[in-house]
Amino acid sequence: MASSQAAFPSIFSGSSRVSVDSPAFIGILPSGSWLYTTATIVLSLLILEQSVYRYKKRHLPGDKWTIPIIGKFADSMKPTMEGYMKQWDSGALSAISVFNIFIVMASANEFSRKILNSPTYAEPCLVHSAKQVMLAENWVFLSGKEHVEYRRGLNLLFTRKALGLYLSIQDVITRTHFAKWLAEAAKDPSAKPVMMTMRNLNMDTSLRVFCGNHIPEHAAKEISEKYWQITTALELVNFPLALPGTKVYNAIQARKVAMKWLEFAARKSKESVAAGNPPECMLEEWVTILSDPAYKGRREFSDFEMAMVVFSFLFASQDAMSSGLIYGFQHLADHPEVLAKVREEQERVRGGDYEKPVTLEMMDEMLYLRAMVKETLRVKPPVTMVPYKVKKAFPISEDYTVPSGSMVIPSFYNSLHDPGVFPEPEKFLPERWLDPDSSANTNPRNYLVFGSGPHKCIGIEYAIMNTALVLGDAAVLLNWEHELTPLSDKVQIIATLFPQDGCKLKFSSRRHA
Ligand code: HEM
Repeated sequence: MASSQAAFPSIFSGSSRVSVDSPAFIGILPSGSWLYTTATIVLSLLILEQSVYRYKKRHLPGDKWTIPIIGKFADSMKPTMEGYMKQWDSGALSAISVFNIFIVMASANEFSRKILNSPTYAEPCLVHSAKQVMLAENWVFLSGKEHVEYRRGLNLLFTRKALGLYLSIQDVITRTHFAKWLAEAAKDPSAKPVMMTMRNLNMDTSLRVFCGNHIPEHAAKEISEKYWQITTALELVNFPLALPGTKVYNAIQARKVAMKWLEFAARKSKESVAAGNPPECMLEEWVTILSDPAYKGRREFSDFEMAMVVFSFLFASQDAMSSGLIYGFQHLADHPEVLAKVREEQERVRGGDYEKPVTLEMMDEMLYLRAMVKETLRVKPPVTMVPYKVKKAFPISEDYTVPSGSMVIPSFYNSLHDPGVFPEPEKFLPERWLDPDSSANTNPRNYLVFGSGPHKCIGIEYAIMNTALVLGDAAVLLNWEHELTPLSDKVQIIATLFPQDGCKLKFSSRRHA
């Protein structure tokens, strides 16, 4: 039997290429004009494409027909919250197709959690460009036992002892940036979008926490500026070839710059620890742990391997942390009653001394601030979904099995805005986290801000601590006014969520008597 195979372009991670067999009758068409034959083949393929889509979709909500070849490509180029919400609200599971990749969107908590906790059936595949940008050999692409073991070693970088070390660095960097913001505001006091302001603060903090002073000032600036190229390449769909001028090509160049300096920092960290110095950053903490003869997980990590780990942390955190910070400032400005309570707590815990470095013990006492951070991340979760790839037919519900090779995308938004768990879900109410018996606290499974299962965010405590520290420092050291625009409450999606107007703030010093 004659059979020809047509492979449509793969848009995600290279490994989910969908192949469809053309029907055998194409090979035995009666002789006719070339045009007639071509038209028949094309028509057959288009009919087949629709049949495959409908066969996979079965009873799931979603378009009855998919747009030939490209499917919902246009929508995925310019994603909007409204578009996603429409999709999520169409059903607990719903179907779409983009470039013949069959995608199942999960909006219900039960299904989102099931995907994240079923490593036998599904594994993260991130966006199409992730492997090109992060390098395919990066640990985050490991799966199963190998992933669990590698990650166990990295958990040591987020112990309470390590977090204490990072906190002091974060405090210093935050105050330095505030001083710069105030100096700029003194020159021009008008409100300005803080998108880049927050991204720069966050990148500077990350680089100093991860690499200490092993990265010179000019290199930190270069990495921070170039990192935007990486963010803009994180679209669900990219041009498949990383040709010069494409977003992915630019992102790869940016990664090369960052990796060069991260490798340098790894080498310097090894030298510093070998010279007997106590750890002053994450890389040095890691080298110190590895050189302890009592440490059971000892193994060699090359400079390059360490740099890749640090790069994975930058990659996973830069956009999410910046989004969290921007919405933190915006929520506090728009809810003066909450800001007043944050200030009252800060003043109490700091005992009126605003120069005193913040310690972990002080952070432990800032319960209202922590509740506020949890709430801002709930109302505007920086990461609303994570694409996973189905490794083998996945019986996700009693009446539906996701076909192997498809993509499943657990969404977090509906879980975080479930009115049964978070009454008045759109409202910013930190108080809902203060009562241990509240439905928010008794349903921790709904709090999917950081995912769930084996790939759950490794930096949760670090992320909450840094967001809290920046907002706590800001509450006592700064005043800020939010210039509301018609776009302030509208969301734009650039890898993570941001206010469409970039959040226009006007900073001034909060002088203490
Ligand atoms: C507000 C800030 C952050 C948010 C909202 C966030 C959210 C997430 C989410 C949703 C995932 C995927 C979880 C899953 O698939 O179940 C993830 C994974 C990850 N995050 Fe975060 N994250 C944040 C900050 C950070 C920070 C600060 C770091 C590191 C310092 C970090 C490192 C990682 C890594 C390495 C992974 C992949 C883990 C794995 O595959 O084992 N994240 N994060």
